[in-house]
Amino acid sequence: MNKQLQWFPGHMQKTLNEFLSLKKEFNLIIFLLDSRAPKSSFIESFSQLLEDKKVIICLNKSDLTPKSDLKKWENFYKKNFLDAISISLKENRINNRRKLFNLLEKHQKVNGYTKVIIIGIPNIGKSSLLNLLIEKNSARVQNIAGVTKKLNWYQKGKFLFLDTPGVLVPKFENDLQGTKLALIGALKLNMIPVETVIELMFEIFKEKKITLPFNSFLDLQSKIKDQNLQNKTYLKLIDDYQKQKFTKFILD
Ligand SMILES: Nc1nc2c(ncn2[C@@H]2O[C@H](COP(=O)(O)OP(=O)(O)OP(=O)(O)O)[C@@H](O)[C@H]2O)c(=O)[nH]1
Repeated sequence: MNKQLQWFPGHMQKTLNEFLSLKKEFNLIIFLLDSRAPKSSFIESFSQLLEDKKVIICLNKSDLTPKSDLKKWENFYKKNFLDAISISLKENRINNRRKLFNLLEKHQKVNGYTKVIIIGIPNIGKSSLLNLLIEKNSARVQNIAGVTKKLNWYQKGKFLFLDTPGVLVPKFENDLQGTKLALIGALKLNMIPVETVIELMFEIFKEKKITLPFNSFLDLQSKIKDQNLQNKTYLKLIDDYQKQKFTKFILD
């Protein structure tokens, strides 16, 4: 891989700056990570948002990850942040909701409302989590003292949850991280050349001893000469990964 991929145009920095300007509005951050890529979905450029804040790391999509790996990453993040938890928003939703509220209550403010923001890369489950926490029919909060009205807040007990004010697109540090983010669906495939994703996908799968329908990237290219068909095959392989057609494993 000789070409260094970088994709973080100015307007993405602008969104990050908008989030940074909101920092004083919330007390607690739920930073959602994808448990299939627990390291790569932690975006360094979001760190400025976390500074001086209480942060709960939430490893989502645990239903797609081997249980043995989850504990390891939970412990890793517990050492570095206020707390960490792994959840699924697809399976055992009621249990997961209870687990989350127990954790939130452990870290809530003694007096007044605890204002919570959920952040994370695209497609990680932010809306699903917000919906689970507030339950669908919760009304938008209009008039609570100390709460900026221009933002969308939802109340549940002593918590106020902020509806994410924009899309934080991840800035990736290297091709491997970018590829993993594309594989889990956090980066659109027009942001990163699909051949790069596939080439690295073959490398990762080989290292993890996961069998693909072709022995290697070169094998695929030698068997499928037509460029259109090649492209379709690349997209199909990525789709198969996202639809869990392969054994569960952690990408990082
Ligand atoms: N398997 C699985 N899928 C999940 C889980 N949580 C969310 N999803 C799926 O992930 C996709 C994205 O979920 P959203 O809640 O829309 O994610 P988001 O972070 O709000 O997405 P953006 O609006 O793109 O930033 C949806 O198809 C969800 O059904 C989970 O725990 N397990």
